[in-house]
Amino acid sequence: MSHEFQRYQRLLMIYLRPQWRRVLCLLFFVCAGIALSLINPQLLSSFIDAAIAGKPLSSLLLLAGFFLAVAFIKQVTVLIEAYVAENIALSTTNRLRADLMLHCLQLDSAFHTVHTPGELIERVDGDVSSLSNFFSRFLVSLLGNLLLLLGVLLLLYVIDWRIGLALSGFTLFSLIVFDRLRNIASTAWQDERQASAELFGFLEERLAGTEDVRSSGATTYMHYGLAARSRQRLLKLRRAIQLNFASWGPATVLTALGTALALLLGSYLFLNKSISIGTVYLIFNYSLLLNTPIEQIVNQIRDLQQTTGSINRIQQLFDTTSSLQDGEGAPLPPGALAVAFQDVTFGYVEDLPVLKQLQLLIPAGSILGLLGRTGSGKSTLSKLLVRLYDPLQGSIQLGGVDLRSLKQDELHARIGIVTQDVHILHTTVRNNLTLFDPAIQDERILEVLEMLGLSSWYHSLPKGLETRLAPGGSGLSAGEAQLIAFARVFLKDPSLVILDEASSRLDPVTERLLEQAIDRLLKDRTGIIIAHRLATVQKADHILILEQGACKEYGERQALAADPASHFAHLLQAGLMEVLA
Ligand SMILES: Nc1ncnc2c1ncn2[C@@H]1O[C@H](COP(=O)(O)OP(=O)(O)OP(=O)(O)O)[C@@H](O)[C@H]1O
Repeated sequence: MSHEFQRYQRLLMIYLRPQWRRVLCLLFFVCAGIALSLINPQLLSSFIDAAIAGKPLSSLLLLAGFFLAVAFIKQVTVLIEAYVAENIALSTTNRLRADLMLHCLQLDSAFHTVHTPGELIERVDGDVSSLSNFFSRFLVSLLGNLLLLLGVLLLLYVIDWRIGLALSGFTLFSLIVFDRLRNIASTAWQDERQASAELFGFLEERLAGTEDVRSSGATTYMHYGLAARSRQRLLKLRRAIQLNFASWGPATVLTALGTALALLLGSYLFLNKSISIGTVYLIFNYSLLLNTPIEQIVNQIRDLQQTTGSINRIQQLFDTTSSLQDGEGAPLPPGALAVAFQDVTFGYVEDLPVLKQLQLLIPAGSILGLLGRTGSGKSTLSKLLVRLYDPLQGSIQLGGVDLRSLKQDELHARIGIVTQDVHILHTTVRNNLTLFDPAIQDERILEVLEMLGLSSWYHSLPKGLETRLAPGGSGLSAGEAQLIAFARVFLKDPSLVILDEASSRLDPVTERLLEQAIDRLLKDRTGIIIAHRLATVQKADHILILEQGACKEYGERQALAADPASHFAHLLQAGLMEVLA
């Protein structure tokens, strides 16, 4: 319980504190609304008594006029209150969304392998949206309604202490009952949010692969998957709503009991001639008014139950830390960077090593050709170099510095990588090429596009560099997308270039054009070329052949090629493509 309160408090402090001016403004309008709610029944009560006493029409009209004015001002305060509350809700939840998204982006690849993008969208957006009431209303509404409750009870004491006492006891009893029911559904709501995240995770993944799903005729299978997850969500939602009802049902019964009690006491006092008929109306009206804060407090608490599920899940996400901690920021030498793998063992899952005690040294400015059959661990090696994962054993050095000592930003700025899997962003061509680096000049971009033979593609763009590319690069051919990935590396000007089967999707003419561009790219830089093709490894100074994650052969390319006993010479004879594919 205290743990939960700490969570609420932490969130409110972080996100509501910067909004304190708006929160005060909201509180003011809530209090103004309460005061007006208390005044109006008084006016009506006076009106009834005045009418029965046969007061002149002018004083009745005056009372009626006051009543209307107060009712109108009350509506205006409700309007302003709703506006300010919405404003607070949007500002706080947007900030929380941004923080969560940044946090997710900083989590390691192991986390992202387990959690689908759809699931994360549901957490970053769905869970956070359900917190808007918590941020904008919870505290203010709770405080405001407590004030209203106290105000009504105080006025009832003023009318008659017996009425005040009876309705105070009744209010206390109601609040105790509701407090007992408070946590009844929070676990159920947490389960509902999880089921919802799983449903969205499933949807996102399947929609991303629509073409494959359709062409492979897997639509029915997907429907079943969707139906199963939707059903699961429905069951969880139904359970949560049923449990919620357990706290809602008693509220309705108690409301009716409160009104009955007030009417009974009012009639008794009226028959005793202790109070006027106007005051009976006032008591009846205040007893109804009493229901509003009790109901509101219950609503807020019920809402908190739903929100607790989201808060817990958001906190869990914040508590998840990346296993890859940023280094202290050791400096890297300028220019081309040497790469060293020392006894590196790595596996995605425990006890299943993908790389085994790998030793490797790539001198600064030289090029390594990396060969191996599918699944031998070539891409894994490049993933370790950009520190998507850390080795389980051994260490990797770049420019003589352990990767774990480097700042990740510095590491990523110094390595350029092109893979088969190019991610095109739904933004302008310029942003896609510069990856949002405003320091890169347009002239340089155009120069690179020209060098990569993308000039005619560029001239076909309706708005030049300002043209927005379709999501997922659907308006581009696979080859064009790959050339864009090359352009990104050129513009980044890295010290180590990794080309992972990079030219596999290009036609022979474009590939030849690219060969020259690659020569320029690799000049004065360290390079790792992962390839299945003979032509691409011709540039390498050294060759490493991987087999099941271990080094099968390593040596100078020319020496290995000249040695008929070497595996590399054998591959050359057989034609790399056929042997390795
Ligand atoms: N994210 C991952 N989680 C679990 N296992 C993985 C993951 N990525 C790769 N693997 C496994 O690691 C092994 C090496 O994969 P890797 O992608 O490094 O091979 P590769 O030599 O680059 O293959 P290819 O030539 O087909 O690209 C494979 O058995 C693969 O199934």
